[in-house]
Amino acid sequence: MESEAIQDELQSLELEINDVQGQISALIEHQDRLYERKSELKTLLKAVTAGTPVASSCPAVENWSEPFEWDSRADDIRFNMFGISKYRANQREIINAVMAGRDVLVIMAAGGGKSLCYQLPAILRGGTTLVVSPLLSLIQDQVMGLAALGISAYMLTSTSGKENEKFVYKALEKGEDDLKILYVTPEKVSKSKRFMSKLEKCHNAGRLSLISIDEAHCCSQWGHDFRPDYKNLSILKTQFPKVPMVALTATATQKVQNDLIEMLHIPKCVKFVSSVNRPNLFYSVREKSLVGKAVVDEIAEFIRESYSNNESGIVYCFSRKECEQIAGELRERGISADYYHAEMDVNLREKVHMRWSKNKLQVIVGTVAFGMGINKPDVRFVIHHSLSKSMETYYQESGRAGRDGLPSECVLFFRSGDVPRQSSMVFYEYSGLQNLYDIVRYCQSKTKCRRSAFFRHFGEPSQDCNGMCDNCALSSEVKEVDVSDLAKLVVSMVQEMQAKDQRVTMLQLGDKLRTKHKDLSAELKREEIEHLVIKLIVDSVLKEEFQHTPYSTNAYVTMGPLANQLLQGRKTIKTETSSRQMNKKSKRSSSLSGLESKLDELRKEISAAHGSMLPHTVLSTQQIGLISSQKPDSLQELESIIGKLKTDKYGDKILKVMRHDAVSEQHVEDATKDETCKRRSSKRAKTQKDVVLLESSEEEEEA
Ligand SMILES: Nc1ncnc2c1ncn2[C@@H]1O[C@H](COP(=O)(O)OP(=O)(O)OP(=O)(O)O)[C@@H](O)[C@H]1O
Ligand SMILES: [Mg+2]
Repeated sequence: MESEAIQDELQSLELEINDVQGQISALIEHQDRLYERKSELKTLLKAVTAGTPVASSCPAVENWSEPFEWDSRADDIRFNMFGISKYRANQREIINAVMAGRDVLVIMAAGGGKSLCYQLPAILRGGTTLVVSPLLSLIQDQVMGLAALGISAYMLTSTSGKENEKFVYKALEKGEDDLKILYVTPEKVSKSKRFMSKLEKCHNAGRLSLISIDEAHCCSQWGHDFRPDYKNLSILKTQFPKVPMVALTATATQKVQNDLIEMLHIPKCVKFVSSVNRPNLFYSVREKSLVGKAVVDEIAEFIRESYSNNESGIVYCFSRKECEQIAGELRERGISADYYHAEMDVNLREKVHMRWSKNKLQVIVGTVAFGMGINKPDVRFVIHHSLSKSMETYYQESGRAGRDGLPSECVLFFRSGDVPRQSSMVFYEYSGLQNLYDIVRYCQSKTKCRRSAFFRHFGEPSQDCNGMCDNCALSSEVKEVDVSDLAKLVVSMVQEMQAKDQRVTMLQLGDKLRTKHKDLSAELKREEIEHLVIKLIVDSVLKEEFQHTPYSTNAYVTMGPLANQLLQGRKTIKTETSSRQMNKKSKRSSSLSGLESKLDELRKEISAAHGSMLPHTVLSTQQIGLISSQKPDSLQELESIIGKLKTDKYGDKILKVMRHDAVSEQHVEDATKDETCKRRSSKRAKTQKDVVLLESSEEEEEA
């Protein structure tokens, strides 16, 4: 008996030691990330306090904005060949640095105009420019676009055919034919010896004039889209040290930037970092209801209501199956939509992409495979049916909207239940879970400016959002609720189950909690418990653990490093509730009443006059509803509905519309009253003639 008890105790100690070991390594990893973040923020703080503009490009020593001898030729090519009237921020300086033979690193927002930064120098410098780009669709897009401008651009890819390959190899070797720009995938560089030997010949003849690495974030394993073949691109600088290299990307944190510079061997490169800000994009997060097809109904209504003139849009879904399902359900609701994912036959995919590019299809419902380099400039909305796996991925996918600079919208439908299926996909990636939890925080916040989350993530000083996100634009009373007691219940339940060596998923946890605490289940909906569990995970009170099964990976909830702090009352948990959700629930039917349609007209006028504002950032549909129902008749009262910012800006115009409407309502009322009286008196006259009135209802008497 004695030895058995000792055995048991030894065993449970063993278990506990392993568990503590796990927690220690998790905390050490967590600490590493905190140190990293700390050094990023210190750099950022230095930049902010020194007042150096974010777009501070190169060391003060070189001034790339001064005149250069190639200016007039560059302007001529930009205007007459590319049809571009003026440079965007940093473009000219980047081109000058490339022309001066420097290695250059370009961090520029999605749609910012990075392609021009290597395409224009390719023309100016003569010889051949090699462009490495990760995606066939992206390469095709660019080669077709350049060929249409009469620029001799070719590609060497798996689909480019024998003839084309022969021409390109001969041009590389002999240099007789005009080969201005050659696009290849990174595989070509890392796998084809034949290609590299031809490139060598071109270089030795002094005709390799520039190397460009587009979507360069793929080099870094800390980037959100790492491609192993990009790792071998370092041979380019080794083999052709004198040929200037320009690496470009839209999404690169400080860490990824340093990684790129090292990987590509361009330590002395000039760095141009433009702001990641996309001022014309309106970001919003909506609650994703689980009731039946409510989400698709809401998406369809959103598209019909705001984009009824066939404006192009993208809906991103988590899986291939969901893509096909959502595309079908949107079509059932009258939206011209089709799906796009990696399992489709390449030609079918191309066809869908082409139809959408030519506006024959309004909405593409795609997975992340509908990815980089989607260059359609007039995408008016990007909707995420589920959250992306990281802030960077979301920035890039939502960044496909509004590349022409016009107002566009990025809507993310979020529900906590979507988190485990993402986490079980990314947990093994380096900082995969932390990246995911960052975007979960972005979705859960009902107060923080959405734009500021991007600035923080990319280590950039914050800029004004101009009301171009839901948390800034829609004033709503957000209350903080202390849910520590409920959180303790949840955590103790996890603790009990863990002690019995039972595993529990988030869903099972919610069900067990409601069964065990009947009183709770009355007021607590499933989503709210899920929301709390995810918040506890994101706050490291609970932790996700994963177990592979032959068919899938299950995400289980276990005690996190800060669980005891909560249980011992040293930590509180607060969640935000906002009136905005209630407004949405009390959403009126789509037909607007008289006053509402006048306010709708007013917001459209203001947005058109303002240029870069969307109608519903002037006044949201909810705010129009509130104004129409509450009928404020002073700026004071109006301010309590739409906040100070908007009252100052539009208050007078709104009250004017209301007064005008009240007057015309009065006229209409009088006229209707007259009309009713006339109708009733003629009706009564008629009735008296024919029959004795058997009884007169109160109402009749009244009239
Ligand atoms: N100076 C400019 N003025 C007006 N339009 C421009 C200018 N430079 C580029 N463009 C246009 O902006 C659009 C986006 O350019 P480009 O594809 O180079 O963006 P990008 O920075 O590569 O975006 P992404 O990060 O998504 O790849 C293109 O249609 C391009 O023709
Ligand atoms: Mg690009």
